[in-house]
Amino acid sequence: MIRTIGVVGAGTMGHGIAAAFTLGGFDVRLQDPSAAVLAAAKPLIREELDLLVEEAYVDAAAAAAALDRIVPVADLSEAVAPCDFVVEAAPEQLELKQSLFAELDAICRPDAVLASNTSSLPLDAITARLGPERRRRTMVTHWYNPAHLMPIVELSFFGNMPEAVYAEIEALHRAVGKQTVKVLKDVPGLVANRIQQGVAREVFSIIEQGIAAPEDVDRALKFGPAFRYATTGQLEVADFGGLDIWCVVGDNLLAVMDDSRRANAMLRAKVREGKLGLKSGEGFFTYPPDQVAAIRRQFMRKLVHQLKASAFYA
Ligand SMILES: NC(=O)c1ccc[n+]([C@@H]2O[C@H](COP(=O)([O-])OP(=O)(O)OC[C@H]3O[C@@H](n4cnc5c(N)ncnc54)[C@H](O)[C@@H]3O)[C@@H](O)[C@H]2O)c1
Repeated sequence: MIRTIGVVGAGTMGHGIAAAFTLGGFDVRLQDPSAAVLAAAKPLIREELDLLVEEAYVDAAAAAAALDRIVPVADLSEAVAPCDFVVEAAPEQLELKQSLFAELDAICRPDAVLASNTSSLPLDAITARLGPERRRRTMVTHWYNPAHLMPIVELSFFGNMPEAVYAEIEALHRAVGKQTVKVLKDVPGLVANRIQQGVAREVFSIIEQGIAAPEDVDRALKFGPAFRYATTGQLEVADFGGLDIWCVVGDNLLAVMDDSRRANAMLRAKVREGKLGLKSGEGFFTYPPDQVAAIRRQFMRKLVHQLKASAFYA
């Protein structure tokens, strides 16, 4: 039975994953080799939990108890040895993850399950140095940012793991309020990121061609397809509209839409110019430095509202 969870790497994803598990009632041991990152993690989580309290999504006592359940630990062995489940959210470098998994294998109990939050590395490669028994208890658990608010976690079921082990990890993520997606093949991007890149490719192309202004393109997405997608998936939408219609419209539109196999050239040009979005003050829109914190908070606040609404349609 899973009670204690180790989160290795306390950066963007790790601190959010820790917040999600502790909010679900689990004891969390959070590790990072950077003393500065580790020291900043709990204050950051406190700030994020405060917003949930402010929005009446979590009550103040539950948020305080959740914060108390997170134990930051600098030493890897000390952090993960007592854990039943360990999720790694360290940088996306194969060599680093391979060594880390070898270390985790040596430290963790044989019955512990080890997971990687990798966005793009094959599980087989990450676990290359592990023996067959441990490989039966390793997987990808892919969260979305911000991890404590985005309800999706994609879980690998690539054929290396018995169904019972998968079922236990699936139940764990569902117990903390996540919607799980069982991914059967180890393909880059798993499911959700592939869908997202398909949309992004066309959106960038529409901007590049000057078909509509950035505000209008985002409005078309938010109040058009994405508005419906939050409640009704693409396959349901296709079924509801009629597959015959989707066939005809697909033939007409796909012939003229972007089919490039690389990131958009205009996007690349913006990156060259240092226009990286919110973090640099300009991307498709501009962000005055004195407003950046408020914009980030508003982004999270909207997600809390979506979470509340999703209780109805999930
Ligand atoms: N950022 C995202 O939106 C996102 C989404 C899904 C998945 N991911 C994946 O999650 C993982 C972490 O990404 P992130 O955005 O949180 O990165 P990040 O750079 O914000 O955090 C990584 C943390 O790992 C720490 N670290 C470095 N070496 C380590 C080691 N040997 N052991 C443990 N920790 C170590 C760093 O100090 C840092 O705090 C990556 O595999 C990434 O691809 C990221």
